[in-house]
Amino acid sequence: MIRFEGVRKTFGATRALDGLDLEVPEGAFAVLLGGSGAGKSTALRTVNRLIDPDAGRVLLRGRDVAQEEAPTLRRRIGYVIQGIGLFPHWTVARNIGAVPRLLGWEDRRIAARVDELLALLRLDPSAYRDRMPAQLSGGQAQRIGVARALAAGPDILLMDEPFGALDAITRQAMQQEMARLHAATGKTILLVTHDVDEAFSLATQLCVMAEGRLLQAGTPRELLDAPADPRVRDLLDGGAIGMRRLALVSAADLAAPSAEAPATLPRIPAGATGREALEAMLAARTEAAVLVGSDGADAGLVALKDLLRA
Ligand SMILES: Nc1ncnc2c1ncn2[C@@H]1O[C@H](COP(=O)(O)OP(=O)(O)OP(=O)(O)O)[C@@H](O)[C@H]1O
Repeated sequence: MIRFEGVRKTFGATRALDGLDLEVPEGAFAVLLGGSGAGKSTALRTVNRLIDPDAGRVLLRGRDVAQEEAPTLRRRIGYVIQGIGLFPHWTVARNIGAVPRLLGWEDRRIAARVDELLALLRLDPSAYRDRMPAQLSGGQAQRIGVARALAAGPDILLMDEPFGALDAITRQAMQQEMARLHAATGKTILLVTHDVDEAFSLATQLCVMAEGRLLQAGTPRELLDAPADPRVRDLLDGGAIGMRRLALVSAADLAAPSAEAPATLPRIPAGATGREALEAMLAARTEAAVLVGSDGADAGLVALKDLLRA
């Protein structure tokens, strides 16, 4: 649904994009990952025409974005950036309703949409709709930024280092929120980050860039198992390739039935990843952990040796 075809962009002597070819399927959570200066932000901005390429084209659902007026195009594309840029003198409701207002929606419809989005982002509408941006925490402000980007029901969501300014805990909470939101809305999302862990926790399609080009795109697991370029391997590894792989497998897939699991073993939710199982074993200094279903019953036993063959 988003297709980059030989996209080039030069700023002075800097070649930011050097023939980018990439296809992001409808409904994907695509993450552009790469070092500083790889061209990630530039690529993102060619989609909503904040930047026009020197050569090549960007297609949205088969249509060249250059054929559409930039303001019209941008109303169909949500855009979330680091530090969000909420209007400081506008209430939360007015910030979220900015694009619907531009589109001429009726006040009642805008108000209903604002409340719907606040609830979707798990913020109580009655407590938050009339607040000013200065009265929000960083994580709440970022949620409002996401709500604003979704307000007019865009076809796609572009996110440029959206959680870069948040502390580690809020950042992780926002990542979980985005994964949930993606599953709930089915929107196509294109997110830029240079944080490998963030990329792994969010991407259905991981796209690794360097020097203005795509090095490889695929599921996180595909890139870990078969990196197409030493730079992909170096970027993903960081000495933790085994741990990353474990974070992508379900502990339940490695588990055996637990007839009589000793009470001394740590107990973890049946939906835990292999990495979470390993962390529980390390914390408890045991060589196995018991999976527990939502009904509280034992759902299997996962052993350290099983994790090692994952
Ligand atoms: N408006 C601009 N004017 C001049 N140079 C630019 C401009 N925008 C980007 N560049 C240059 O183009 C290259 C790619 O920049 P881009 O921001 O796309 O990289 P990035 O992968 O997003 O990096 P980062 O992770 O550091 O944000 C960099 O060398 C950058 O300095």
